[in-house]
Amino acid sequence: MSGGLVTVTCVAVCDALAGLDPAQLEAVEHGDGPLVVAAGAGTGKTRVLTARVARLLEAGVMPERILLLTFTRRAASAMLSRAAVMCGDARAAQRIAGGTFHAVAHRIVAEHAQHLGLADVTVIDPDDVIDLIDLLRGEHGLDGTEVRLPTTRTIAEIASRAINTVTPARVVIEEQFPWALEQADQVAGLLRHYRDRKRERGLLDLDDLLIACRALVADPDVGARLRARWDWVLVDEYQDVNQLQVDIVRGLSPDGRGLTVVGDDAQAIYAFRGASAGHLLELIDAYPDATLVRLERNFRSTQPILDLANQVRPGALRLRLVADRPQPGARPTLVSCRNADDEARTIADRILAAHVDGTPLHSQAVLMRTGSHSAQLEVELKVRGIPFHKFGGIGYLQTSHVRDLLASFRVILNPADEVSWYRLLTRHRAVGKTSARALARILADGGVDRTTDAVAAAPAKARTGLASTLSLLGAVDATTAVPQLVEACRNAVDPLLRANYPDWHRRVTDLDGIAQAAAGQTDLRTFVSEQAIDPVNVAGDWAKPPHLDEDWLTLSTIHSAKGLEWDTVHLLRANDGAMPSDMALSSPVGLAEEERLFYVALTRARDTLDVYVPSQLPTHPTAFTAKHVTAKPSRFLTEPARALMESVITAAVSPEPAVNRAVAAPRVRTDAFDELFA
Ligand SMILES: Nc1ncnc2c1ncn2[C@@H]1O[C@H](COP(=O)(O)OP(=O)(O)OP(=O)(O)O)[C@@H](O)[C@H]1O
Repeated sequence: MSGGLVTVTCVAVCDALAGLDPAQLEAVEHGDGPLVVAAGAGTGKTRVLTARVARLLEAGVMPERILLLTFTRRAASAMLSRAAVMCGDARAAQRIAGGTFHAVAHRIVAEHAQHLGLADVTVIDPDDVIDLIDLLRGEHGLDGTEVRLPTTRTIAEIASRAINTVTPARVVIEEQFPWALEQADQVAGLLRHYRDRKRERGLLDLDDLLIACRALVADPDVGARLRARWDWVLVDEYQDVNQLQVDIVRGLSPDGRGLTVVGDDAQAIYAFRGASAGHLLELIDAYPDATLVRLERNFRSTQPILDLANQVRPGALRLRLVADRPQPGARPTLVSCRNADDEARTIADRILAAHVDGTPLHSQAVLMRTGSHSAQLEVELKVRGIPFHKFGGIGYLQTSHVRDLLASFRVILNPADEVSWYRLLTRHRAVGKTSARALARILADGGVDRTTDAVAAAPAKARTGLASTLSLLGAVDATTAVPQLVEACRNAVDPLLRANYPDWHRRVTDLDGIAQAAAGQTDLRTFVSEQAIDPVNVAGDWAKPPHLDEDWLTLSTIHSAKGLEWDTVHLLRANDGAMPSDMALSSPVGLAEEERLFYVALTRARDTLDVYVPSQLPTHPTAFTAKHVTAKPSRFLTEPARALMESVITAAVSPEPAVNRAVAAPRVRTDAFDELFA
């Protein structure tokens, strides 16, 4: 074996390879020609990628010569740690360059900042983007309430779609936001301003990271050096790449030598971010010597679940999943409920029944199209004392108080970061949006007396508080040791927390968690950028989750459930308007994406799959006073699909038994005050 320092054991790798099926093995043993692995759900693509990495190491490839690109931090670290186990050399696996597209782009961009004319790289996250655009929109006639104006979120979305699909913003507006056409010129002007402001202040949003990385890869000099760095480029979830990511991958491997991509066109669920499953299919044509390996043996689910998945599976690759498991298993259940309350009660009943039958809560999940769909269920779970964690929807780092603390780190690291100043300023008493804008400009412009100038320019009532914040923050700078810097920020944010959030005691622990995590870093700038690039989703990612010894149920959006599996999956609200979402009903492209989401949801279940269909739904997902209207079952539950399911109708839907309800004794008494009239 060549490669000197790497001590990969042949025995460990041989053991790992022994468990693979012939198609998996073909992919793992493939040489250096371009390889496309079309892998249906649950066919072990993670195992194949990690085994391929382990096999390369065993063959003597130096770990530094391998680049592994994934879509989530979780996937990257899971793959690298599995590869470490497989190859029996954890340190070798750690030397592999790996991470999400954005994280790897960030590393490349930070390393070549000078080539891009940047002194430092400050990454801003999607919420900062909103704040910055908000800060500028007034200068483009986009403030006011006389006519319907696109929201800042919509404007940010237009910018991102334009970049991710490489389409002029004007065309994006015409095709996807036609109602905003009248303001197209102003929006385009605002977006140019936004771009220039970011450049002036040295800020990069997540799209800029990909743009900059793509430009570096395309640069004759830097690109050649990057290509020389990695002989092997492996990409997971290739169906989710957008054009910029395709350009980066193709730029790193122009002739496809050493390139492996894995993907499933039926699981492409990020079209709204500019991704296209078409890229996977195009790659097969792009390299004439590409090898296509199809993985169709499913190691996760029972055949009846796969029969349903195969029935609804969209996509051009036409993969048909066959169960590896010998035992037949039960058919998926179609549970018809009366309304959202009945649905919530029924799900809770069935969760507890499965629990009694031996399926712990952590082996069960309730999946939903949109986070708000579980409002009634969450109440029901609380009432019954069923502990749960919810994934998807609002992430931990999007919570306001957490963002306040991160903003304070940012202004120290980059005092020109106007957006973060703006955020901190608006947290002060008596500082409205207009004064915050003006003060942020003073502080970000960085004059010698900026602190005094800002305090003097602040509304009188705000001066004392502002002076105190600025003096706490002014005591440190980017060269201060990280723990002291973090402590100063934590002290500066503390009074803002108490003043702005009535439930501040609850939030304090979150800030302590981050402060603790941040204080342990050697490089705070990277830590802050990482939070923007790949935010953690739950507070539990920071610190020990509460009640670790407790068993808890998972509630998750389908997007957040991608790549995961549970013994029992409860699919909530399979109704038209919910799944597919009503936003997608009028667009064939949107509907196709919803169909793929449905497929992703079904294929998360190992043993039991319950699909719930209420026949009435509230007009508003969370309002308890909302009216109920008739709801149709999802169009994806076609006749042939239903024929593969067991039908269950809840008691609330079944015809009422003929009992005289009026004579039943009341369970809840209301006569406590009757005495008053004795
Ligand atoms: N050769 C194998 N023998 C036994 N089990 C396997 C094999 N390959 C994969 N598995 C198991 O099958 C399950 C699915 O594997 P994995 O998560 O890698 O699939 P996937 O293709 O990434 O799925 P999805 O695309 O649905 O997320 C896992 O529990 C994994 O351990």
